[in-house]
Amino acid sequence: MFQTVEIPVWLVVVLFALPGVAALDRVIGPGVRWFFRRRLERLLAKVNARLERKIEPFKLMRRQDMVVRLLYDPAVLEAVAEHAAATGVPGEVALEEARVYAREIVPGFSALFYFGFATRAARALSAVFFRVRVGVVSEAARVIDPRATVIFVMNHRSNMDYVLVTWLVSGRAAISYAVGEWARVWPLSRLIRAMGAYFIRRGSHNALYRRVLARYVQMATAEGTTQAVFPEGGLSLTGRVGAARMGLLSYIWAGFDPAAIVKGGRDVVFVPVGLAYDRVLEDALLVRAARQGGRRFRAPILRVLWEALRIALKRAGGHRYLFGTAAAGFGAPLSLSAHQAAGGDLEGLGVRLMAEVERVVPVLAAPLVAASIAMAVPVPELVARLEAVGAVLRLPPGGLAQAEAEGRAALCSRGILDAGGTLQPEMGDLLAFYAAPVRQRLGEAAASSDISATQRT
Ligand SMILES: CCCCCCCCCCCCCCCC(=O)SCCNC(=O)CCNC(=O)[C@H](O)C(C)(C)COP(=O)(O)OP(=O)(O)OC[C@H]1O[C@@H](n2cnc3c(N)ncnc32)[C@H](O)[C@@H]1OP(=O)(O)O
Repeated sequence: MFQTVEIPVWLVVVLFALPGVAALDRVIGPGVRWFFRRRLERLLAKVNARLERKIEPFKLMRRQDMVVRLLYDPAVLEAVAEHAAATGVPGEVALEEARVYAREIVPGFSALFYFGFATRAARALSAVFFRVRVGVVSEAARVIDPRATVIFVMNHRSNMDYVLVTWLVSGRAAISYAVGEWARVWPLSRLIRAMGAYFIRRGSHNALYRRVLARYVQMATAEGTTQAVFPEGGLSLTGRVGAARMGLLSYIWAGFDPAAIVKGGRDVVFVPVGLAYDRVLEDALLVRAARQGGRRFRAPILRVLWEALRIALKRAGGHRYLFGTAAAGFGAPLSLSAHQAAGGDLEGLGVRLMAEVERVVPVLAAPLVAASIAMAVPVPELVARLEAVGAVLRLPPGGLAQAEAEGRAALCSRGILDAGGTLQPEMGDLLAFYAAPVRQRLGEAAASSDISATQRT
């Protein structure tokens, strides 16, 4: 009892430090937390004052609370019971499985991270690589019912898509993206969650998982969370806008009750967005995947951005816009209640949305020149044809000669044309890739191998 115990000095330090840390946590901890909470509240008030679509309380719920709310949703509990009965596992095991799915899906939005870092980084990154232009903004897109839930529906050309759109829309709303399983790697997954994005698994045939995902999407939509989806389900391998996969749209459709709008519920308004680039950062990967007909390649965002940054550093001679112009067109919004009231069905919704996305993809100089070469049609004639079908042209202001010169220069720097303007051997696929959106806008049908050629990212 009274013997002497010999212990190392470091242990003494630790033993004395622990109560000190605990006391500090008690005394200073609340103050520090209060300080950060006040900062966050002030930031939110500032951000909400300028946002057209305010950040809703649902988005700010603690991740843990949101997981619990999703897990104990009656439809999820019903699915848990069905899963237990179908597989023979005990109810608690099935519930635990649902908890894993809920934890995987639910985001952990941080306003501080989104507005303090992500939107600024998105802006800086976009400006290094591209001269960013807005192709067209439909008048109706400016006057959407402020209570409606807005869902941006976009074509997927590049990993720059969400960087670009996040920045372009940052003055109006914070967007929650549906992100494929490719990004579920630490630490990227944490950053993506902090941006308010939710994860989705593709090709899962697990009914329980599907129900949890469906309920999350329905809850977020009912609570007014502004979202963005790439209905094609991956990057376009051909350069064309592909058909919509119906999963997320079908969940939104199933959870929507137009009769609830008069009782304070929300309409859902889809805003089609068409994206176009003079240079797609992943072009070689996509064209190779299309050529091989495989779907195994991945274009992870970090690798793509690293590659782009490497090229940028190499060429950094003080000039910006290394990859020419990138542009986004915002099409006519489509109200889900109006679509249903007019007798439209789910399939029709997908078709209408993708047609509008295709219609507002801006025509840029490099794709224009690529199409002119691929179709053997002079640029002025091609422009006349595009104007005749109402295409949105986002060309340099100096006239067609300048547009043609810039387009050629972009194709030369990409190695598609040589200095004399001749198509380089082996570059036919890449030329076709850049020409594709213009040809599609002119109503040319896809080659049979092009149909629904999108690559999972
Ligand atoms: C530095 C600063 C940066 C700043 C920046 C910040 C932003 C930081 C965020 C990052 C952002 C990243 C963004 C990544 C971009 C992507 O990751 S794109 C790829 C992921 N996105 C998508 O795939 C979206 C579209 N896909 C879908 O909707 C898919 O359907 C799903 C939901 C993923 C499921 O796919 P699937 O497993 O292949 O299943 P699918 O055959 O489509 O069927 C699913 C369901 O739809 C139903 N369905 C299918 N067709 C129909 C039909 N015609 N009618 C009725 N029902 C139908 C099926 O019956 C099935 O129903 P359930 O069995 O679930 O009840």
